[in-house]
Amino acid sequence: MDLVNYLPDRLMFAVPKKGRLYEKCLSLLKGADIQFHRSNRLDIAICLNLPIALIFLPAADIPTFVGEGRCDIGITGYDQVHESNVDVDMGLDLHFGNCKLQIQVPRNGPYTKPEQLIGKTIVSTFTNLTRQYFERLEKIKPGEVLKTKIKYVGGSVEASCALGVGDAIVDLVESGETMKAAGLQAIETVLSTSAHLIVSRHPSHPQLVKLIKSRMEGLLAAQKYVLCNYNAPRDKLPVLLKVTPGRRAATVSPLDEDNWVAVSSMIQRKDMANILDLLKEQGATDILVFEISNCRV
Ligand SMILES: Nc1ncnc2c1ncn2[C@@H]1O[C@H](COP(=O)(O)OP(=O)(O)OP(=O)(O)O)[C@@H](O)[C@H]1O
Ligand SMILES: O=P(O)(O)OC[C@H]1O[C@H](OP(=O)(O)OP(=O)(O)O)[C@H](O)[C@@H]1O
Repeated sequence: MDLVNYLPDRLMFAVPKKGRLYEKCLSLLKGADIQFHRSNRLDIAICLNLPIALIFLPAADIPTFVGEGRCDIGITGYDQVHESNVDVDMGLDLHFGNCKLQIQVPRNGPYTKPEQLIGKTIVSTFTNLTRQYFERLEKIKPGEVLKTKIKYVGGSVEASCALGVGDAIVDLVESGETMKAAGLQAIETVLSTSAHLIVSRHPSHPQLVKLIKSRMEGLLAAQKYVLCNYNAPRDKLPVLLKVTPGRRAATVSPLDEDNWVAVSSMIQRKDMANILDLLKEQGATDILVFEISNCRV
């Protein structure tokens, strides 16, 4: 199939081709019912049920493609967008790929504060964010030259100090295991990041962008909330509804028994155990919790 002939009139959706965000992106696309078949080694896939072309790109390049309007939307890290310094709409925080861009120095070494690194060599893949950080730290004025040296490496940044490439690094940290194993410790967080659905300032298919965003918002809400149902004597309702007010309001239906009602309400998953304890304490019975597999909010 000559793919290029299938691209006009399709929304171009940039997706990480590998790495930390890849699997989660695939499950988001599946949850949003964006169906596609990707041939082996091809970085373009035509969507089977919507006028979308998926373009698989390195996460670091996605902000440029969306910023220049070559792709209409994309999924990448907040860190990558800021590193690329592009003008895009930060459409939606997808709440995965959470990590921190940190300054890391050798444990038991001479440095404990970022100020001590002025004039030293810092190694990072994120050279723009690192430079901006040290420009602020050195209070650089226009025309002045940065004293701190910033060096680029494309990966395995954590090896740089031990190999004498730099005095400190600026790199992403999630669990902290990589830095611990490399004998490094954090002395500063430059940026906190998570994956975002980013949107071009001038998307070719605004209605389709809206649809994809709404589907992804639905998936995020389905992860964040569960549905809680219970029965209660009507006179307990005012207290119980304070515990489960619902997103807009709880649904209250009469039971086929005098002065009893059934209540249905979305509650946040993270608060579930406490809410169930409170409901029981306040007189609710037959308390049930259901998973929400998908929704629109
Ligand atoms: N340890 C991590 N935990 C969570 N998210 C991460 C982690 N490392 C990176 N990310 C997020 O994923 C994005 C892409 O990083 P990743 O290192 O996977 O990219 P890559 O260079 O394309 O892949 P690879 O490292 O496999 O070559 C980062 O910009 C960041 O937003
Ligand atoms: O805090 P942790 O959970 O240990 O994760 C941090 C590591 O993950 C990222 O690298 P990745 O494994 O993606 O490979 P890379 O070094 O090639 O970028 C990052 O650059 C760190 O090395």
